[in-house]
Amino acid sequence: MRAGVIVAGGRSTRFGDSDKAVADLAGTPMVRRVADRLGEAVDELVVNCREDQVEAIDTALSDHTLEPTFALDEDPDQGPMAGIATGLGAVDSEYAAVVACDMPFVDPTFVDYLFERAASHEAAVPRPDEWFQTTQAVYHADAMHDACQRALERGEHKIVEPLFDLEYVVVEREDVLAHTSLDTFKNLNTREEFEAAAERF
Ligand SMILES: Nc1nc2c(ncn2[C@@H]2O[C@H](COP(=O)(O)OP(=O)(O)OP(=O)(O)O)[C@@H](O)[C@H]2O)c(=O)[nH]1
Ligand SMILES: [Mg+2]
Repeated sequence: MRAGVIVAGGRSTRFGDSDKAVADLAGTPMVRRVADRLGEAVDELVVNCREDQVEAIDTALSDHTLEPTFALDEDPDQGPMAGIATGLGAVDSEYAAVVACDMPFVDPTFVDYLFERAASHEAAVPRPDEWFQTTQAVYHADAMHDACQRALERGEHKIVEPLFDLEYVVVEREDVLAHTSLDTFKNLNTREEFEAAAERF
């Protein structure tokens, strides 16, 4: 059993006065595109967001075959890493692929590969350039959940912080490019980025 966790609890400030998670992207809410693609690689889906987002996201995901469940931030606005912890705390599977709600080109075959790389480790995290792609990575759900909690208890909100408390595999650029293109990590933040991306569907 493999889980997918979609992290969607951000405020979309660069996007404007509406939630980018459910914003229309070439006729489909962005979070639905992520759920459909990630759903090809997993057996269960959990969406992390705030309470006030549930109605709109639930509508966007209606009739999804995996019947996504919600893991709500008790304490909102604590950053993506807190959202990852909340989402991972709600999965039934041993391993989970975490994907941000703003990565509509996420490649399910690459997610499959990340699950393979994570096996018998606590995480597989891509590093296609100088940055770790922690919001498109596979984690041992309990191990990462606990590492996030420990980081938050230290007052640390940086998204890479829990990694240094885990036994993790780095998926280097060469391995990324052997399995997918860098589009899988493309995240959309502004209206301009939405408009440019919409032309590609
Ligand atoms: N649960 C939770 N998720 C978050 C939080 N901040 C960001 N995220 C999520 O993390 C991912 C990447 O974050 P950003 O691209 O910065 O999204 P954002 O914060 O909504 O947008 P900006 O306000 O423009 O930074 C997205 O999937 C967000 O939904 C947070 O405080 N809590
Ligand atoms: Mg942000």
